Amino acid sequence: MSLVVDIRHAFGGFALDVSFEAPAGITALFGRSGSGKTSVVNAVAGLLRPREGRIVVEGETVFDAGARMSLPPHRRRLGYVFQDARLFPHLSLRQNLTYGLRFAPRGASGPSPEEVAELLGLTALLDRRPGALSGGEKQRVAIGRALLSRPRMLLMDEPLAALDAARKAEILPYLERLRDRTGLPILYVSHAVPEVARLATTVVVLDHGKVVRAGPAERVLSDPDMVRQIGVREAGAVLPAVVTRHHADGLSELELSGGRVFLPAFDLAPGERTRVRILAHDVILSREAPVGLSALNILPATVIALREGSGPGVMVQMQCGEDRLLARITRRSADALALAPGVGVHAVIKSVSVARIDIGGG
Ligand SMILES: Nc1ncnc2c1ncn2[C@@H]1O[C@H](COP(=O)(O)OP(=O)(O)OP(=O)(O)O)[C@@H](O)[C@H]1O
Repeated sequence: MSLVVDIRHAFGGFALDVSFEAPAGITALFGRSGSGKTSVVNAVAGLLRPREGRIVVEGETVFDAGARMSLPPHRRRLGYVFQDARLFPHLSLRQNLTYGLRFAPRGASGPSPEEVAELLGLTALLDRRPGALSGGEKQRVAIGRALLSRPRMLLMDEPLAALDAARKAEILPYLERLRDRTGLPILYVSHAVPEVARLATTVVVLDHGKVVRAGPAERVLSDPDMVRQIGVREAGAVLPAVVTRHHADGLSELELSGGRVFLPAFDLAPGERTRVRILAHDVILSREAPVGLSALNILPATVIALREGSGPGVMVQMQCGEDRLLARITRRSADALALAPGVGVHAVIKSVSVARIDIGGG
């Protein structure tokens, strides 16, 4: 395990009681404002000393309340990226980046400043000062600086929260590259579902200081029991996919374990693996194989479970190949279709409803 957290703490009326294990990849700490995400990251960083528990990073115990042991932050070998980039305005990007090297332990190996600049698309900007950069570019420098301190793990607390939608979309592919190329474990705080769906390998959901669900991202995000945390409008399934073809009419074809789908053209090469998020409110269901319908994507599926909310909607979880799909339909439709666990359905997804941000890479 890259990280083991098992801590308890209290501030006034707020009790934090969090246990989880993070394997390699990006572990997203997801939850509403005030659920305790930053407190957990601060405990891992050594900025908050919990009343009880243990924290182990890459096999080394950095905190053990029972043994009265707590490594100071600079000895934990963690890179921290905040919401705001916190760059030195009077230094060039190259100098800002290499500043990170001062914190690298003697003899620690890792990528060179040039390799880090290449990874994060900063090579052409190295002689500039931060003042002339976009928010996304500044954040990439902050990530590069953290990487050059040769950490064992990166901690990122809402690193995209201060960016507008276009800058967010621009930086996501760099975070995917970081995840896929460096293998460095990352603890990533976010309350934004599209970001978590794109990046997370593992999702830990916090609510009122407690872990309510933890596991592989595809499983947690596609769980109808998570709708309360995720929100009905953001609820959806995340499915692994392989790019198969790009068609001349502006559509790209993806192979899912349960069939193929056509989506508006995107920029990944055939053969590339990615993931796609299909929102529950973009899926409609039919008992019969639909004919004469404009939708291009019709996937056979089997109902696993139905979850009713307080309104007129029902969340239907389905098995589709080896993956799970979610559909949000009305209770009236669910009754009319006599949906129940085990019933076979056809899930219909409009191609144009899947946004570019909901497809990995690019
Ligand atoms: N030093 C502190 N003293 C007192 N209360 C604190 C302290 N730090 C955090 N809290 C409280 O603990 C709770 C969890 O805060 P935390 O910042 O960890 O949540 P969060 O999920 O990161 O929220 P956000 O997304 O708004 O940053 C909140 O109720 C907060 O007010």
